[in-house]
Amino acid sequence: NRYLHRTSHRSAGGLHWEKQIRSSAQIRRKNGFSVLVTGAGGFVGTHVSLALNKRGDGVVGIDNFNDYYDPSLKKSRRNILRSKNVFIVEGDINDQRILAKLFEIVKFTHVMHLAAQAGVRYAMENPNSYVHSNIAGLVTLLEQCKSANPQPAIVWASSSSVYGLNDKVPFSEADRTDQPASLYAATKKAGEEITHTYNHIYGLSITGLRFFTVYGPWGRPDMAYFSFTRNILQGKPITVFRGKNGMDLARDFTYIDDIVKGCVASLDTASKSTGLGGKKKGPAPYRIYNLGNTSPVTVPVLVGILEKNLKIKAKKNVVDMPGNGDVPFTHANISLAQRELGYKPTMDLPTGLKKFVKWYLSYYGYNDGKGNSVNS
Ligand SMILES: NC(=O)c1ccc[n+]([C@@H]2O[C@H](COP(=O)([O-])OP(=O)(O)OC[C@H]3O[C@@H](n4cnc5c(N)ncnc54)[C@H](O)[C@@H]3O)[C@@H](O)[C@H]2O)c1
Ligand SMILES: O=C(O)[C@H]1O[C@H](OP(=O)(O)OP(=O)(O)OC[C@H]2O[C@@H](n3ccc(=O)[nH]c3=O)[C@H](O)[C@@H]2O)[C@H](O)[C@@H](O)[C@@H]1O
Repeated sequence: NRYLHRTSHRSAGGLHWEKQIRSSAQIRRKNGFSVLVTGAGGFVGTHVSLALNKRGDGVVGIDNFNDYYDPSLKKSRRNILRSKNVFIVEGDINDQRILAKLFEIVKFTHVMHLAAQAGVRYAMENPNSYVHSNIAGLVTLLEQCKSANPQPAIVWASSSSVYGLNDKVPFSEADRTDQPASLYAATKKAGEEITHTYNHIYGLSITGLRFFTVYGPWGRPDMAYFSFTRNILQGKPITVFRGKNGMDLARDFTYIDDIVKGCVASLDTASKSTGLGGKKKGPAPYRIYNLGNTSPVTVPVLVGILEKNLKIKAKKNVVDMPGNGDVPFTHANISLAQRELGYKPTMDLPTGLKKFVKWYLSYYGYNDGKGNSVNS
């Protein structure tokens, strides 16, 4: 099945990881939190898992380590987590047997659901991978959570892409989200509606977070800031999309550490509403928040910052935006998250990209393609 991607996960047959989870530190939670992080081998999942582990929460991950992008990067992230005694089960969130076993071993108080088929433009190439992970996988996970005792509070990643063709700026949670511009966006919007029904019928505590173009160390190779860096260092051209009437495209790029703070605050406030261990104090909340940076930057400016950090001029091909699901700009209104989560992003793009480039050079040890090493 092509849409399933190549995954390295072994069959759930022996559920060989059971002993490892039982004997590991993850379930010895210091403050009462046991969190299942789906997509823990991913960019955001790794950072969130590290943050939760650092403050003493119990963390167990699940990831299928698929090859949408280089799985060795996911494995390197896993090694970091492993060194902190955080274990990631290799498996698919569609595998009901694995989920049931995990919930049998650990009484999860929270699920941080980050596993998904990400990427906007790839949806035209491989649409079914979005249905598989973002819709079918989500429902399998919710079915498990619904019947778990105690029921965990769920915080999951929606996306700024749900605003689609909305042109009212900045984007507020109350704005319309019924005009998605990509199948990716449509599956995230579907996720918002699917989670609503699980809140409505089964009383699950649900928080959906609309992340705005997240970047930073250990990031995703398919994203522009990452692939531009790679190409610039290798002396290869980059393609810069341009909007209608020659307008530059812009994104509300948000640094990973700010996103992590928003995720952790969501987990903390979700449990306040449901009580530890899922004991409900009132009706289970259904919440949606924008997590953005509130200062959009154009793609050419992004390229300029990378050039400055890498000390190399990019070879740019500027082309009209193909009809591939991209939206011209994103811009978050974050007052709701500010008010209810205490969310306050602090990282500006030049400083955040400097940190990314520093990580990139240390991880890949790249030179400029002419044999000279590059220092940021
Ligand atoms: N990075 C961003 O800019 C951004 C913006 C908006 C929303 N999001 C959302 O945030 C979440 C995390 O994104 P990310 O950037 O860390 O992406 P990522 O691709 O690095 O992480 C997702 C992880 O989920 C795993 N996965 C995918 N399908 C799975 C399945 N069926 N079963 C088990 N594991 C599976 C992948 O192997 C991957 O490691 C995703 O839901 C994404 O859609 C990301
Ligand atoms: O905020 C979100 O919800 C989305 O953010 C990103 O999507 P995107 O903003 O498209 O991020 P990039 O792929 O890094 O693109 C950033 C900008 O660079 C442009 N771009 C991308 C690639 C390229 O080769 N050239 C180029 O000009 C894109 O059109 C876009 O304007 C993530 O990839 C999605 O998973 C996520 O859901």
